[in-house]
Amino acid sequence: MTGTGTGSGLAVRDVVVRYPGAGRGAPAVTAVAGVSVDVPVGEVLALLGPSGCGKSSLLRAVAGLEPPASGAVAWDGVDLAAVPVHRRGFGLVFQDGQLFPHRDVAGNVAYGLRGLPRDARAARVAELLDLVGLPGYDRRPVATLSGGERQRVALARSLAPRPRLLLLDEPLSALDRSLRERLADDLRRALVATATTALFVTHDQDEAATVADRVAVMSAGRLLQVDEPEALWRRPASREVAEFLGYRTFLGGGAGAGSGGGSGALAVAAGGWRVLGPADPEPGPATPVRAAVVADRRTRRGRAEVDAVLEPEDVRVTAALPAGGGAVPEPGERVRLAAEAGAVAVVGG
Ligand SMILES: Nc1ncnc2c1ncn2[C@@H]1O[C@H](COP(=O)(O)OP(=O)(O)OP(=O)(O)O)[C@@H](O)[C@H]1O
Repeated sequence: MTGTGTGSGLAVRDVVVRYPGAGRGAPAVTAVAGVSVDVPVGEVLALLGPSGCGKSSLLRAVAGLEPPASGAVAWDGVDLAAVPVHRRGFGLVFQDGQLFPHRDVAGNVAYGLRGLPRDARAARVAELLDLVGLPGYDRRPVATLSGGERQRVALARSLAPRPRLLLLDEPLSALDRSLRERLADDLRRALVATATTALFVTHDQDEAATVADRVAVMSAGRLLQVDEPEALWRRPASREVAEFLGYRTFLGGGAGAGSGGGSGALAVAAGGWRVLGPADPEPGPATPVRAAVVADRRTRRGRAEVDAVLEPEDVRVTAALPAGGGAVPEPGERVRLAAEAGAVAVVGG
């Protein structure tokens, strides 16, 4: 929780969003297939899911840009069906910022502050530019800004009128990875500092965990799980959620070699295995250990690793050699693998 507001915030109930089919007689597309979720005042909720799962459509329904085919969107218990976009008191930030090209930075940030006296407006613009890490940028033409700076200005502009809910649709996804990571941290800080309630759409798991208090995982128009990041990564509700979060190997919890992953299965993240050396201590009970037969070996980023087939699951995994090296096992050799404790989850636990 980032704030201390008193209202109940956003309530989404059984929302369905449909689009007409592309051609004559083409069936309608159901982008959101009955979603219910709450965003209490002061919370940042991430909507996380693969491309096309309906995240933007749900966000647009909340904004009032897309009328739901059925269901309801309410703020503090008041239904918003009859409230147009500009009367909802919500802010919007999109992937490409959509700055006004003919205004300078200050002119963009001040856009939503037209009712304020000049001095108060200037003070608020300076405060917001400080908040997003662009002090002194007031008079810069927006055409001279980098992609990251543009998104910072877009964030400052949307926060300036103190929206009761901020809707962010993939605001960082046009930026390169290292910039995205830095901006995700800064975005989190800005939302917390302003106690802003927010709904943040992303397809990036790490970004969701960095920015949000809770993460809602979406697939094919439905929510699969809503949880705090720690709980989500430690206890994904299903194999589908676990796979989306980056878990690759499923041990137990289902029928058939390698096809487990049902309730109670252990899931191990990609890159989560290491070869146990003879001198390594026996891992604790929460850490799966498996015998495996080496199938291949290689060096990645200067470190040796092997592909090995787990017994009895008969699934192939990649495992790193212990730091400091030693002999790299040959194909056909039997080894023991341990999953890193931080890379293991319990599915549906
Ligand atoms: N205006 C539209 N008309 C018809 N179909 C649409 C429209 N907008 C979205 N869709 C379809 O609805 C589904 C959900 O799209 P949506 O953009 O909500 O997903 P998303 O999870 O935000 O994806 P992305 O991350 O790629 O933006 C997709 O099948 C998409 O093709």
